[in-house]
Amino acid sequence: MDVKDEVRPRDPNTINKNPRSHYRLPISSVALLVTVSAVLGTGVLNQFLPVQFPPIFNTWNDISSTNTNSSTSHDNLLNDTTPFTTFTPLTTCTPNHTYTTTIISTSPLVIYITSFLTPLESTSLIHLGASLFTPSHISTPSGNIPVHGRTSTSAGLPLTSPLVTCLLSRARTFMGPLLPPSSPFSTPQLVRYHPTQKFDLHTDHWPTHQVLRAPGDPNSGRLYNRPASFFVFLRADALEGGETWFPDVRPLTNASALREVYGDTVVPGEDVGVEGGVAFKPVVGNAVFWVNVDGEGVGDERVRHAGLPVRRGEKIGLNIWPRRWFGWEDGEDGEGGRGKERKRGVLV
Ligand SMILES: O=C(O)CCC(=O)C(=O)O
Ligand SMILES: [Fe+2]
Repeated sequence: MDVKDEVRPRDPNTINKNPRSHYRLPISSVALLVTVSAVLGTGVLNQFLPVQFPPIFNTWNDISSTNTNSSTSHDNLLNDTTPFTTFTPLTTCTPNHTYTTTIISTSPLVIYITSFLTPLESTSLIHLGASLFTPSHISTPSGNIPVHGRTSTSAGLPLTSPLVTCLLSRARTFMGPLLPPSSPFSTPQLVRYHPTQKFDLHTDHWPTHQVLRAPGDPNSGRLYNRPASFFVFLRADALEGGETWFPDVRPLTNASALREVYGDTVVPGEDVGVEGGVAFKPVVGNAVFWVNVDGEGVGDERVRHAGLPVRRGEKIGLNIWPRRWFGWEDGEDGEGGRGKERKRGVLV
């Protein structure tokens, strides 16, 4: 069976065992990512929508003013303060969608993406996973376990959904050569927080690679890790707290310049009551992207992060985790693994 993708808590015993845990990303990769301001999406959206919808949705008003058709069976997720009670969920993502990127830090690489998803895409994803929420877990080599440090609920989104696959292809385009074509995504995961709920400091990658165990799957026995993470904010209703905080990420600029560029959205930790680093306030559709592991599989502990406690309202986010292969379980120091991959004709 596949190892379910959850996240692991930060375990001080596992930190910095690897002498190269602080690596530097080649500047060429940074330059490549900087240039990403993409025009994305290929679906023929309008055929799935009521005729009164405009072709592209940018604001909540667009949705509420045109929203008269079908209703959702999970209104609890979509009523209270949301400016509509019924809507037509998207079946694929918005064509020709544009987003913008700004670099928060080059080492480690952390990028803030504005409007990575549209509001309607965000709501449609919530709708898609609404019936699937269960208490959140973290993943360990012996399976998924609940932990006190992660008190949210979460929901895996079906990889068979055209909306999900379309958004994953947007994420793949963003990553460019950081994600080889043979690398898949694991199940994207919604996380939902109510007051007091949080996710303590952790990294999304594992200190040692995970082993895929899926009898009958030609990839079974393969080692993988999460080269990078996207965390996308999907809902921030009447929200106080719930910032995503990176204590070891030092923005390239000082606090007042940060404020000038981002207002109160991307702020020094001190502004939200924690010490140091940078914190991202949930804004619907915006995302944080960061690199966890280098091309050789060495993890970077500086990207440890937390979902700070929600004090009021509701926060829903989306984890997008690409996977990258790092040889085979029975390989010798990776070399045997690579040889085996060649023999099996699989791209590394
Ligand atoms: O909720 C957040 O802000 C971060 C969530 C997170 O890091 C995770 O689910 O791995
Ligand atoms: Fe995380």
